[in-house]
Amino acid sequence: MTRSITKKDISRLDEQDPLASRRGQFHLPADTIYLDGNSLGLMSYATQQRVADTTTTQWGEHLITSWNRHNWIQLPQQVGNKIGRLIGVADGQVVCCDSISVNLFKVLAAALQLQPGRNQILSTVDNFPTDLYMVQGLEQLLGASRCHLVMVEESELANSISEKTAAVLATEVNFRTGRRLDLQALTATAQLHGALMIADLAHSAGVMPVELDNWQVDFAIGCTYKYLNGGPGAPAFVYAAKRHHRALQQPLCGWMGHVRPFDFSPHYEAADDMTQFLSGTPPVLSMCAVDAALEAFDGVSLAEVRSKSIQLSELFHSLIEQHGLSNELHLISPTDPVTRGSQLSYRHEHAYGICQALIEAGVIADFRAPDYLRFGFAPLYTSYADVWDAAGVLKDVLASKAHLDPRWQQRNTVT
Ligand SMILES: Cc1ncc(COP(=O)(O)O)c(C=O)c1O
Ligand SMILES: Nc1c(O)cccc1C(=O)C[C@H](N)C(=O)O
Repeated sequence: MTRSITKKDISRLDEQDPLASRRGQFHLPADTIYLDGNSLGLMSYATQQRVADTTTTQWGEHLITSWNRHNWIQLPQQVGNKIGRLIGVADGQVVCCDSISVNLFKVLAAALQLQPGRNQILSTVDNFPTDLYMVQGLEQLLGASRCHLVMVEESELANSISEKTAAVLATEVNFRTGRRLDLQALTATAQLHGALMIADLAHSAGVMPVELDNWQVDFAIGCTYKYLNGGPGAPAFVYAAKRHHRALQQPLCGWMGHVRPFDFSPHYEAADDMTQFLSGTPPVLSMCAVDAALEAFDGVSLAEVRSKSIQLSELFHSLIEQHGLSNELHLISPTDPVTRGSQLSYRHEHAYGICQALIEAGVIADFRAPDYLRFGFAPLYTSYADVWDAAGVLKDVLASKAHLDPRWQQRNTVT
């Protein structure tokens, strides 16, 4: 029999954690254990400071001159390159702009244009819905002969790629189950059949090593509000491999993607680099927030982040077992940590009530319909003590039946 985990073990883990000092860079509300960084990351003090400075000094005092004086105009590329370094990409292949949804629309249209004679976008039934909806919207616009969505189970994805597939659209880490696909192998299989690979990195960027250049991924999109801590509604990012830049044509031709926007020409001429992916004016305040948030990654090894992420999630599940809760909470994430992202998902008939009771007791996790309870681990600020305490509160909630409170019969929209 393995020995029980003790509070002393937890203290030792926190003392030996090479990332422990990063936690101090973030604002954590008092009496809160936050296990929802896979939905919305914490605010860093650097971000708070930068937003204050950008509004007070740059916007407040320097007004429109800030586009040059503070280089607002270059923020999409500057922030894009910083994100690129976290996803294994050389400079000039990522820009920060718009939302995942909008960027995906651009990428899908560009990918289809690069694949004459192929109309199929192959994805998974359990992909995050917006990814599927964007393909469906494009299918309506272009007609099924130019764009046709085919959805399969994750386990069938690689086997379903064929000569008809224009692009495979896969989210590396499943938002519901936390299952992680082998993006490198999937890209190789897609390309063997002449298909392009489009990866959604929403649940990967900033929490595990990703090597888009090495893996030869064609396109990627991702958000900055989860593990990159850019803030609510912060702009997303889009990656296109350099080898595609010359032939690329994305359809949301806004003036910021023009080769010379300030010529104000009536004729669109696309920039021949990633700038083409910009459509309209960048949201400067949000983008400054992302830019500052990325400072928390300075000097951080993503291998170390991944290693801690695995240890945190393994610890959490061991504590669930130690507390005798695994008969009640059914783990639906893979048991092998290598094949999952940085979250654990459990099924429970009263998952919503448990989530609400946890929040009331100071532990923020989230609920996903119909009956999933998700716990996210953000190694830059989640401590081993957080995991220990959260598992203890979960045990108390279930023991006291706080989750059966009639108030939780009515579901809220978000958590
Ligand atoms: C995998 C995935 N893709 C996309 C989104 C959302 O995209 P958007 O930035 O357009 O809201 C999310 C979560 O919100 C997600 O988990
Ligand atoms: N983007 C979100 C939002 O604007 C509101 C509430 C939640 C979200 C999310 O990020 C959902 C998230 N992608 C998920 O994995 O469920």
